[in-house]
Amino acid sequence: MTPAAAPVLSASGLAVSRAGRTVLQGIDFGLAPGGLLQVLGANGSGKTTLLRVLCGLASADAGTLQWHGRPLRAGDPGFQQALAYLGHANGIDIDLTPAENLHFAARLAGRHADAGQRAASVARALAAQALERVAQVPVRTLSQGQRRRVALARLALAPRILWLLDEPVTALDADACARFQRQLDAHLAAGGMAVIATHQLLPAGGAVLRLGGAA
Ligand SMILES: Nc1ncnc2c1ncn2[C@@H]1O[C@H](COP(=O)(O)OP(=O)(O)OP(=O)(O)O)[C@@H](O)[C@H]1O
Repeated sequence: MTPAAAPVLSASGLAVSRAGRTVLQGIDFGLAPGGLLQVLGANGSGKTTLLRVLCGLASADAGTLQWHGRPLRAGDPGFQQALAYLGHANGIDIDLTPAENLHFAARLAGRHADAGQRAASVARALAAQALERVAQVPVRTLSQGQRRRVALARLALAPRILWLLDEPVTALDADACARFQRQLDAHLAAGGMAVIATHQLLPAGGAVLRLGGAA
């Protein structure tokens, strides 16, 4: 039997309170390369809170988080550079077009040797989300699902090993969900990891963390 890979990201006994109320407690998980954790729960059960703690936007009251076997400190630059966080907000500029947003993301990522390579990557990312037809119109004129697809396309331009995605398929139609599934499969197959908050289990598999709180 092949031994299980050691977790790269792990949580032990995490507890989080908000406004004096315990939102999360006893949260334990481990995520190894290629691993997916689906965080499943009703409205208000703490899914977003957990993702915000994982990416350092909020702190836990108890428990530990480890990254590569070492305690994770808020703002750890190595960790910040390893993660991509997609929250409820898409994090894109609605006054720019999808193509402009993606060019900007590609420039920030600084992974392309020249403008030609950058343009090719942007074109591939747009095509992977079937956004070619709306690539040159301002994002403010796009639907919620189209905007979400621009945000998902951005994941392809600044590759990060750990995706923290808050309800990524909300507003996506069936075709877009299938494209996201392929994108996620490729990320995991390449050794990436993902923590995904969701109301309904995605077909992607992986481990499931069920949160109890009331709706
Ligand atoms: N900044 C805050 N101050 C006070 N309470 C908060 C704060 N942020 C979250 N909460 C509370 O924490 C609980 C969990 O909220 P959270 O947004 O994590 O839930 P969720 O599972 O992501 O919900 P949804 O499915 O509706 O997105 C809720 O009761 C919410 O009111």
